[in-house]
Amino acid sequence: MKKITKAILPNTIRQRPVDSYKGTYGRVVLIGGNRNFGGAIIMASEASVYSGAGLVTTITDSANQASLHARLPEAMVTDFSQHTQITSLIQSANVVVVGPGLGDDANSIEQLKNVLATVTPSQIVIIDGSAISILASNNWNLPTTNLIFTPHQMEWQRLSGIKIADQTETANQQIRNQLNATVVLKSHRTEIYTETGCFQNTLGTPAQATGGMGDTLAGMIGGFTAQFADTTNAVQAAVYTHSAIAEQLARNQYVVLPTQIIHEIPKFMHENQASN
Ligand SMILES: NC(=O)C1=CN([C@@H]2O[C@H](COP(=O)(O)OP(=O)(O)OC[C@H]3O[C@@H](n4cnc5c(N)ncnc54)[C@H](O)[C@@H]3O)[C@@H](O)[C@H]2O)[C@@H](O)CC1
Ligand SMILES: Nc1ncnc2c1ncn2[C@@H]1O[C@H](COP(=O)(O)OP(=O)(O)O)[C@@H](O)[C@H]1O
Ligand SMILES: [Mg+2]
Repeated sequence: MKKITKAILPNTIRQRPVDSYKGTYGRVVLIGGNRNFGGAIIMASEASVYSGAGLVTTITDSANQASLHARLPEAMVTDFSQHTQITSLIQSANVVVVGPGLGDDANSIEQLKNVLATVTPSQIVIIDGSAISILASNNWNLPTTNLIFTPHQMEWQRLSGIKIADQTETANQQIRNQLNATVVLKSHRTEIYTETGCFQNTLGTPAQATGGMGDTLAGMIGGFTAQFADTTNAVQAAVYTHSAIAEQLARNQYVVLPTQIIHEIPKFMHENQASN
């Protein structure tokens, strides 16, 4: 298993060309947040915007619309009832993030089904949280697209059938091969399984063990993969950045909040971009 080091940052985070514009940095569409889990999709959306995604649209329960707008005016919002608009938003995205706070009710299942039926091979689809658990209990065909799963160990147990105690590199890689996807297996030392091998995060702190931490990572992976052409590097850089900021904050804090990490992302990326 290869270790992810600081070198991933300048290898991935490029200086912005002077003649670039928002369209250069990708369209991210995020889908999630039922009436109870609005915070999850708000944190994921904020993480995408603060990671530098060019345009961010959030599809969520109407109950979350006002709070999302109030916290994050940079994001556009559509509610779950706008079926035609949702399909065209998914079609126009470079990256779709589905699952943070999505829940598992009938609407959640319909929203996920629509994503899977709509996406095309040129898109990147990040499947997180509830969307992983829904997939694990339904025997659906996966679409031909660039799939990135971001399970914690229990979500991976549900999806892969491998018990947490038996989640070895060989067993995980075997199921990854069947899924034909990138798998970001989150734990205190997150592992990233790709077509070319397995990479382990070298950072992370128990100060990160708080609700919304993974929702934030899903949004960051959305923002990074929307901007940086090498998807495997972009995923590794997002995972590393998430934990590196957390470690910095944890020097002076007992717990690190997801929203505190989010607000540090632009400065951290500035300090760690390639110096070309
Ligand atoms: N503010 C919010 O709106 C929040 C919404 N959330 C959403 O809530 C939904 C359910 O996700 P949850 O993960 O809470 O619930 P799950 O039921 O999917 O997973 C939690 C269960 O997994 C077990 N587990 C074992 N190993 C674990 C590991 N390494 N990390 C985490 N759990 C592990 C836990 O003990 C617990 O029983 C998701 O859609 C998620 O995005 C959560 O992110 C919490 C915050
Ligand atoms: N003890 C720990 N050390 C390092 N990272 C941790 C630790 N506990 C949790 N994390 C990180 O926090 C995130 C938790 O993700 P997840 O369980 O999906 O949270 P949520 O769904 O509540 O947002 C992952 O990125 C994981 O690596
Ligand atoms: Mg989660």
